Amino acid sequence: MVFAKEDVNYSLYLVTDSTMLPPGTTLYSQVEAGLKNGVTLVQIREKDTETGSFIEEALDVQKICKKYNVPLIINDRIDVAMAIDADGVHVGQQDMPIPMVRKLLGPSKIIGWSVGKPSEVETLAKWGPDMVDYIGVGTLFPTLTKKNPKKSPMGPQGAIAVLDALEEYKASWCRTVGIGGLHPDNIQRVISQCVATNGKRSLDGISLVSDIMAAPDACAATVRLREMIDRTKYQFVDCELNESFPTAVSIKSVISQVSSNRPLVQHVTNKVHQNFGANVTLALGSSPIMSEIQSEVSELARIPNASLLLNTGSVAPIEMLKAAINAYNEVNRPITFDPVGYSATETRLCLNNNLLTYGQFACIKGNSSEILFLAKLNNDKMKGVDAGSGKNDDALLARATQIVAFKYKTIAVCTGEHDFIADGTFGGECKLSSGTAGVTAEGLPCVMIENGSIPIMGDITASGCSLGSTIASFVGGLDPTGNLFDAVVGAVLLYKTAGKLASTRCQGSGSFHVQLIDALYQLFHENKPEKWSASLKKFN
Ligand SMILES: Nc1ncnc2c1ncn2[C@@H]1O[C@H](COP(=O)(O)OP(=O)(O)O)[C@@H](O)[C@H]1O
Ligand SMILES: Cc1ncsc1CCOP(=O)(O)O
Ligand SMILES: [Mg+2]
Repeated sequence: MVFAKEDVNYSLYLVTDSTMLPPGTTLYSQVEAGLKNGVTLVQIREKDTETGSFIEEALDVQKICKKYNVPLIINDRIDVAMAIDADGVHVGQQDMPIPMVRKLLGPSKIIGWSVGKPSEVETLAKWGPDMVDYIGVGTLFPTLTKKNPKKSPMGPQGAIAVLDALEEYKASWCRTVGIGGLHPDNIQRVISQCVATNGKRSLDGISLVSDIMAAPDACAATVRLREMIDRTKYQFVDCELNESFPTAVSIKSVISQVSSNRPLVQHVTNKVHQNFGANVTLALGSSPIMSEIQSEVSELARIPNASLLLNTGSVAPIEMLKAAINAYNEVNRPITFDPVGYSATETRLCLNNNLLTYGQFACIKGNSSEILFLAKLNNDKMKGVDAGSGKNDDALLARATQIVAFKYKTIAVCTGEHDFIADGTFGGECKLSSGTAGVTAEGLPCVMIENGSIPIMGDITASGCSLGSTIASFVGGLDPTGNLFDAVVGAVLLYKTAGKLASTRCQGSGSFHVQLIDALYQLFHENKPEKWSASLKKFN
């Protein structure tokens, strides 16, 4: 049977592994359970099996695949693929060179190649459309399936770089499957985040091993995976993700929701910010808990209207930070991420990039240096945690905010004399292959908030961190019908207005802290956004 290459469905790609079969199951029962319930492509990968046994297994798996009209790909073993007339092979960078594989298999067979970096895409593009039909993009996340992996996991940002290379080198024929550590808790985030920068393509499929091969009930496991992959909405928070332009009325509604829901705001934050952040949270009718206790984070995340502020100013143990991300992502409760001093040291850069790869954030906020660096628009190391003194123009800052929002499919906030907020959530819409239908970062809703210069706001510590507390309170206090963009914009607008008010009342930076809390308290409880002094305008 020859499959027309354009008809191959890469969406749910099962790679076999007989070393993880649960009791009472066989390689064949697991493969058939997968095929019955939505697996669209099978790769038999048996690294430790003798050739004779491998051929027998491959012939039996082939019979099952033919029953379901699904192509069978052989991992690595070109000889076995030829011996049984399989539908194709998948080879790694260290295996037989692709041109030789193509020469042996002929033009009609499917050839897959493991690709981990853009330079390998450049190579396949040079070979042209007759060589590689699809690439396995990975290893995305740490995995036990691949023994002694040669490269560290690339994460969604690494996959985006590969997708960008396919666009850059015009390898439009080449399909892509994500591979490595993919599981129900990250599949939708991967489909949502792994989009080429030009918005024109996303991954064509998800490749899985253990979630089916090691499943006691492989049928149910496959049904669940199929449903997740076919879902075109990644609802990562319990609120509305639709793009809308905030108004005084919608912000007033946000504050009413926060006031009545009194969100629990868990702060994992730096020592400098702790006390001030707790008092800002209380001033906003919310309930702070400053906790880095790993064993309680799941319990806290399940409290109604729980919200997490993850501030890496002075760092909690990475295990605790990841446990917190998992806990809140698992129950669709919002996480506000503040990568303080993002590029100040290698340690911070590595830690923050690790966390950005590990979870989904409702909001990522930072000062101009942090956001410019995240957007790769400024590679200067930060000196400490404060924004650089250089004056950046609004257009550059707005673009950086949009790029961060797009890269992480989040609401991005860039603070400074002018604050910028961009909505990269696409309302949660995400699809295999089609990317964002060509919408790019520049096309994202973006607003600018200003209230004139308030230099004293930059003269106190934890002023940005406490904007994080404000955002976390607002997004945490939303009803399920509330709107995430309205909440973040409302928080930033309130905070800017309060800063201005406090600056007119204080005697210096010491009393400014106190006046800022007073102003936040008064403005929040008054809830008259139409009277606030800070202005809001669309930036695109
Ligand atoms: N010169 C300024 N004029 C007006 N607002 C400012 C100014 N500097 C900072 N802010 C405000 O102070 C808060 C902290 O911003 P920033 O200093 O950029 O963050 P960080 O404290 O994280 O470095 C934000 O709400 C921002 O809008
Ligand atoms: C001084 C300092 N050191 C580590 S975190 C921190 C506070 C940073 O607060 P902000 O980001 O609001 O300026
Ligand atoms: Mg900061």
